[in-house]
Amino acid sequence: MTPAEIAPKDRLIVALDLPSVDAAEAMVNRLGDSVTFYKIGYRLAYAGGLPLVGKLADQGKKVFLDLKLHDIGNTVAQGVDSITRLGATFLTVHAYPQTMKGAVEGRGSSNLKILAVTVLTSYNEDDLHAAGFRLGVSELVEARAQQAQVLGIDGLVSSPEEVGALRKIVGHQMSLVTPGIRPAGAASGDQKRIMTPGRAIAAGADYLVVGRPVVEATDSRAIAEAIQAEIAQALG
Ligand SMILES: O=C(O)c1cc(=O)[nH]c(=O)n1[C@@H]1O[C@H](COP(=O)(O)O)[C@@H](O)[C@H]1O
Repeated sequence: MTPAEIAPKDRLIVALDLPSVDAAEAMVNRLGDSVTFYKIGYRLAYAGGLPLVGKLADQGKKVFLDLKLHDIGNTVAQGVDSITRLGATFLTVHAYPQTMKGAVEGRGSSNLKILAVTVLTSYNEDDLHAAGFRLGVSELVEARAQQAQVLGIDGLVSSPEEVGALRKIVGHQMSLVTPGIRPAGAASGDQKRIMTPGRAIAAGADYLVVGRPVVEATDSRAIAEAIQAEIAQALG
């Protein structure tokens, strides 16, 4: 499927950043058939959530397993090989060359797609400098995208602010996945590089990852559907 063929509702990935499998399953039930794509990250994965990957896949949902792996290449390759059997669609690794190379090796010819996290959306220039980087946010995101492309990575995670530049670098061969999404008026929390759903799609993002604005809402389904409507409108 080319990015242009992805239906608007399938472009919303809801982050199940919830404390237990029971809470996550209750959220999935509440969202019902409105949401087709879920993300399982640290909080749920380390609270017994890994078997939920296969369970959701069996229900016809897609799962983005956000483990943000980063280790020596051999360990990453072996870990990713194990993960290929869980039933996830996407898996994140940090965008370091050895890590990305190991992930591509571990993925092999399986259906799992590897997403490289370029620069976290909670980072700005000051945070990068404090972490010892000399490059600014856009330079580092773009350098990592080029390396990811050469290494055979399937997609990139960045803020929507970088999507326009990334599309010029990687074309439509790689999926561009953007967290840091905030509907107008929503609290930004710890996110620093943010955009509304409509603007992120207009900038060229393929998928939007949204956590707190949906899972902490009184009516999660209504918020998810409003985001999907904004996505559809931006696609025209
Ligand atoms: O890899 C990610 O999904 C990710 C990368 C990034 O740069 N920023 C980022 O926020 N995320 C994840 O996206 C989700 C965003 O959640 P909210 O800020 O609650 O919408 C969280 O689960 C983060 O772990």
